Amino acid sequence: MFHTAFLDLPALDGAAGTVDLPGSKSISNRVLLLAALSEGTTVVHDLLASDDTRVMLDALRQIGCTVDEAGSTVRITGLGGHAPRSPAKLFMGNAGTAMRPLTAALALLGGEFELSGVPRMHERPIGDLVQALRQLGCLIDYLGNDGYPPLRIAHVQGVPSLALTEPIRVRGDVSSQFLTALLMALPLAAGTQSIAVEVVGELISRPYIAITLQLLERFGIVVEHQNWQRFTIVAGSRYQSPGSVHVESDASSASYFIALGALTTSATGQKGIKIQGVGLDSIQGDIRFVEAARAMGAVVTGGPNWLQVERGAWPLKAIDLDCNHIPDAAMTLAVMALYAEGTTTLRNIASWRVKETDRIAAMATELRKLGATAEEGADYIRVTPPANVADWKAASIHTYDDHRVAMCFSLAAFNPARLPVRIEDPKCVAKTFPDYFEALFSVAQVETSHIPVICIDGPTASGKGTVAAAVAQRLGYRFLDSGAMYRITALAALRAGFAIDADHEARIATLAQTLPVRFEGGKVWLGSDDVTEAIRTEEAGMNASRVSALPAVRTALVDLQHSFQRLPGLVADGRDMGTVIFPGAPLKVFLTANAACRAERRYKQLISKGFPANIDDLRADLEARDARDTSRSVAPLKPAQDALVLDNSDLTIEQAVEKVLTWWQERQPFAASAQR
Ligand SMILES: O=C(O)C1=C[C@@H](OP(=O)(O)O)[C@@H](O)[C@H](O)C1
Ligand SMILES: C=C(OP(=O)(O)O)C(=O)O
Repeated sequence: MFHTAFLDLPALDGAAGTVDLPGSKSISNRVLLLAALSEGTTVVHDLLASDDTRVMLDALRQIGCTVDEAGSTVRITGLGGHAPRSPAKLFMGNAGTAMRPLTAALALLGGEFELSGVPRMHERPIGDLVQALRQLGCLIDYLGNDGYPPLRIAHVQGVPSLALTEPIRVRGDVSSQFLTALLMALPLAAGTQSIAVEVVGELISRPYIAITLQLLERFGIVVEHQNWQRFTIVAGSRYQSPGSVHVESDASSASYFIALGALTTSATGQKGIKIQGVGLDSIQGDIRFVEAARAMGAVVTGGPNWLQVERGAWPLKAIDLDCNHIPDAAMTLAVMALYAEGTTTLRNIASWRVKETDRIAAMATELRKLGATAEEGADYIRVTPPANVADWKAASIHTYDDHRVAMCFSLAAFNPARLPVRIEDPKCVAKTFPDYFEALFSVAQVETSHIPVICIDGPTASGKGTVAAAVAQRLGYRFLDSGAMYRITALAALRAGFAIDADHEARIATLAQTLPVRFEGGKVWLGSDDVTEAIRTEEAGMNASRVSALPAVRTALVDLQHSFQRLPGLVADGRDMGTVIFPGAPLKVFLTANAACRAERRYKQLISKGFPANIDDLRADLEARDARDTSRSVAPLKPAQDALVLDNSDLTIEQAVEKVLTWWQERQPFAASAQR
């Protein structure tokens, strides 16, 4: 996941390949709650791991369920008729699928609970659900504003006697989650009598009710319904764990990759995007996004657990669609509309206004930033793409802590004007798809020379490694510590059983070309081994110098270093990054500091690690090394012609990092104010 303030996506050329998508949020949170209410243990396979499921799992533990997590398999032992542990304060984040159903379930289980969430959750309505529960006789207080979380369920003395003879009336036109919540909770009270629920007003997002009914059935509960208006939970209902449940991949998350397949072609001749984990027979309503994508021109085929998407009509065809049945995936259509001929209208989406943010306003605002014309109404959005290629603008997309805004606007990186797109606060995707951008990069294609590289070269102990790593971290870019390459190669060669000599030169070179090296979190990784310490020994230094004398290895390492230039970008630190390895880099920094200052830094570093050191000797060594480095005939240490020199003798690390970031920012087409 990218924890950076923003993530810059360079203009992307195409996409092809296969993606495995994470589990469905709607299925995951329903299954977790149903398992918690059941008797017995449920093993849930392929559960979504994200913020929304995290808050549900934490809450279930707090109320006394046993939850064992092993990767994506989670075992839950339900309450099975026992009272939940109470009192408890439960934090629901911004998960509607946790907040609403848990409120109803806890009200019917008895006990004292406070349910709260992030500030936006406290602006998302729950009044219709609370009103329905109060109708039954439940005691629920608002702790903030009437009609909104946080709230308190005050069943200290157990569940009060409930008024179950009359149908329970609940509004269906604000969120279907109120009805889902009642349908999941009421079986707890339907032991001896049937319970009816009547929907008042139009029922929106109806396919989500279908998911609820399907999953209830898996847990032994039969709900009959008349025309989706009146629902009856049959008397004698009792939650029974099905033993194990498999969660299919998220159909709403699939929408971004279906769109990607519809938008892009591949330079390598590979055809389209294959999505694994969800297929045309999905129980999730958002699978009907496929129909909308097809209407816009996508060619989609699929089987039970997979989808294959290729570009068909191009440009895409504009559509005019009632999107009430696919409220989440429909946001993706608004961005696909940028690539359509004509104006696309998405209707009947009033619920967008009470989700993670006011999504109609957010989408319209951000689409306009890209140069599109967007018109919004109370329950619709109308999008006309930029008239000409030259009308596209490089935009910094504000994401409003809304995962779907972040994910769908990433698709703007395929714009014909070849402009980069900045996604602010990319970590908001954690709500349902923490590794979204990694998944996107795994299939996105871009000519290597278009992937940004920042080179930070400089003499020894100038602080370039620290500064470069920090810059990479701030931008979410990859990091290459080229100075460590020979050490790592030597270590890998010895581990592979090769002596470091001319006889093994070819084999070491082959090995070097594809070394699985990563620099992450201040550590150096060789495959899954942390070799940070192992490459810093004196012996490793000597081996590195022997390996560097082998010309074929030097050549192989150039290829290896080039291979670090991958999405979303690279910060490379070394001595010849800007001059030799990445001569086309758009920003080259030559980081220096005077010898006295560098000697002092090295001295402090050594002393802090418990090594003896003498500052005068260190300084003399550094000066001698500088003289050697700058005068040697092969790749002498010197700033690239177009490098910016940064003397950081009098700067803190943070100041040096800021300086480099400012230079980088000045080269971006986004507004300067958008940097943080
Ligand atoms: O029940 C569910 O799992 C959901 C229902 C929908 O909400 P509304 O019913 O509020 O439209 C949807 O937007 C949400 O992401 C998940
Ligand atoms: C509306 C959404 O979430 P929630 O489940 O919190 O309602 C969503 O995921 O788009």
